[in-house]
Amino acid sequence: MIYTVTVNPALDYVIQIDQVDRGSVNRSGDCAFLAGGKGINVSRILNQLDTDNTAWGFVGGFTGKELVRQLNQYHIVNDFVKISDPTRVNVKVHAQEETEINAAGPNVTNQEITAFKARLADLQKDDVVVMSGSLAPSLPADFYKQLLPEIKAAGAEFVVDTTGQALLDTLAYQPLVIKPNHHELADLFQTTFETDAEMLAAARKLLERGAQNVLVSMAGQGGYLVTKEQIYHAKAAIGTVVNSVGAGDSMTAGFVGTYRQTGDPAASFRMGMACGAATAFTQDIAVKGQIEAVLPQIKVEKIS
Ligand SMILES: Nc1ncnc2c1ncn2[C@@H]1O[C@H](COP(=O)(O)OP(=O)(O)OP(=O)(O)O)[C@@H](O)[C@H]1O
Ligand SMILES: O=P(O)(O)OC[C@@]1(O)O[C@H](CO)[C@@H](O)[C@@H]1O
Repeated sequence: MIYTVTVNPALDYVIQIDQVDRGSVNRSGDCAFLAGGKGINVSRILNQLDTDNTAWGFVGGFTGKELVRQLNQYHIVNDFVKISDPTRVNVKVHAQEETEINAAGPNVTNQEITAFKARLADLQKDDVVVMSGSLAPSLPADFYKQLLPEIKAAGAEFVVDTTGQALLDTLAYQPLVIKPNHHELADLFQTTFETDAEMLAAARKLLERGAQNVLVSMAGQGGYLVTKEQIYHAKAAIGTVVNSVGAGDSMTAGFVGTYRQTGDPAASFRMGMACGAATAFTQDIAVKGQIEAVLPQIKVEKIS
């Protein structure tokens, strides 16, 4: 089983508008409340790939009810801890450019945290736990790291989609995959890359520090997968970018879902690239037909 963890999910309020005049009353076009949060996006893609998964996290209030309603509609199995504060609403303004305002999130009590940690007792060998997204403000900064010993003790694998020191702190526990984009990878080493070779050398250092696989995403410029045995490269799919929100989550989901089913890093990388692009080319998170339409474009080449 794959468990996705979204401790700070959101209803994404997506507003279409031609133009935003700051300081004035603006009138929008179409608007929609979409179940969001990085782990939930991972679950949505896993479902499209027919990969069993359960969404964990915290939900509360009228916004949390709507979020769970949508997940049930998508047939996403979910087992959230109910909290008394309402789930946040993140505002995504799609005008000439994309502007996002992500709310801080609800207060989560110690009792609610304890109820969440009890979920880990369900973990079994070979399960995968994918933890993604920001922490609600009342959670400790090392919340994800606190969960790792129990996950590993159960014989399960994990992925933490985070950046900076929080990401480095997970490496000793041997994450199944980490997925920094090329800017985040450079930031980890407080540098900028002049060449792809420098970037790949940095990715290899993360393998040495414990990561099992390093996916380096570069949006429209393609991506690399660095494993202990090989380096793979793929060009990005060609298409019109409609909404890049969730492209990274989709890539993680495509990789993890396929890896869990096949254990094949190159096939998993290819599916990750396809899922990321399919989401970038659509208004919402991609569905199966859109992923299948992009997949033939993705050619994975072994470069060493
Ligand atoms: N313009 C694009 N054209 C083709 N594919 C894209 C494009 N943007 C994103 N993708 C796909 O999505 C994957 C993830 O995108 P990106 O590198 O932007 O990750 P990210 O920074 O984690 O994304 P985000 O935070 O926006 O969700 C890319 O590796 C690629 O497969
Ligand atoms: O505030 P966080 O947790 O970092 O990111 C939350 C979020 O921007 O991530 C998803 C896209 O990746 C959206 O569905 C959601 O609103």
